[in-house]
Amino acid sequence: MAVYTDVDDDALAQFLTEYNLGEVLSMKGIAEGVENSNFLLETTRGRFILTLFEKRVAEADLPFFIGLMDHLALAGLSCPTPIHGIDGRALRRLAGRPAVIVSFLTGMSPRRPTVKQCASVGTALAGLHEAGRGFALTRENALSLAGWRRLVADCVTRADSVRDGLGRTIADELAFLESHWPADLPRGVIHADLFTDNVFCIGDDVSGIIDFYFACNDFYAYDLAICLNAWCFEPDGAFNATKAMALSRGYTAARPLSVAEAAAVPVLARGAALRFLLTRLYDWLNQVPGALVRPKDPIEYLNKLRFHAQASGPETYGITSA
Ligand SMILES: Nc1ncnc2c1ncn2[C@@H]1O[C@H](COP(=O)(O)OP(=O)(O)OP(=O)(O)O)[C@@H](O)[C@H]1O
Ligand SMILES: N[C@@H](CCO)C(=O)O
Repeated sequence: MAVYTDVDDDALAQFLTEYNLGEVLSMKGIAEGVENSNFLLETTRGRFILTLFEKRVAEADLPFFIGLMDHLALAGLSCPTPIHGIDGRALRRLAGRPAVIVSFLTGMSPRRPTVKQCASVGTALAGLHEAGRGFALTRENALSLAGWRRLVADCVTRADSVRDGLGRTIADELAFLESHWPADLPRGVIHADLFTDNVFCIGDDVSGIIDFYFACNDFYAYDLAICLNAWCFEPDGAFNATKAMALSRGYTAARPLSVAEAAAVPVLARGAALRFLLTRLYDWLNQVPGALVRPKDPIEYLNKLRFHAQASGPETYGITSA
């Protein structure tokens, strides 16, 4: 369960005196998620999500994440809106951690997305990219090439304890990506973690997007590559070309890709697979005692990486340029 930090009733009551949210009716830890401690908070004014930021979130980045949610919500994206306190601040501290309260969104995360939901998430991703334009703050992607290099250095000697030969594979892959990563593509604010558990759907349509705590400035097409990884493989590991085509077409109908972006998708998909392989591997090798979080399977992303390494070109993903 993703509750690393407990909050006692007195501390919560004191914290809520800083807001206009009425009286607390209940607060429950939320099992989903692996990064932060999340609570469902019910007050006489409604439902909210209370998040306490944990290990991988740098406090210096929080104004970017919170400002971004304010910006996107104002631009019409269905995403959590930070609740500002009586003093106007949305970010404060609780139980020794930085903390924020955001609005509650309705909808269900798809367990196994349908083709139509893939199309809808493609369109929603393009909408997010458009809505992010004009946001004043910037944040470099800490989990791009330089970040991968650091993770490889941390994990490579122990990687073979998870799978024979894994250390060699990731070192080779990093070398390949360092020499093939695009130098320049259209860029702006990206979500960078748009997995199914960060998307709410009602029926076939995306109803909301959550969890902006990896958002950063990077190539738009890299965000598309992350989604292709997260949405278009079946539980048995098979790539679903129909879902990929639906997702890509949903995206490009709203934001066409340039020739260079389209051509880069296979290598971006490889990079996205390595990124999640490495963070999962790091978590697998460095489990937090007592956190009650089950680390995610790194090998799932090794298999996706192998798929992308064999891809014949952007058409594998149903991608055509403008
Ligand atoms: N604004 C919201 N409205 C409704 N439910 C929410 C909201 N924010 C978070 N949740 C619920 O809390 C869960 C965990 O949230 P979130 O994904 O932000 O956590 P996390 O620890 O950052 O997870 P991860 O990075 O692993 O996806 C979600 O799966 C969802 O069930
Ligand atoms: N979505 C990530 C975890 C949170 O970043 C993964 O599945 O590895």
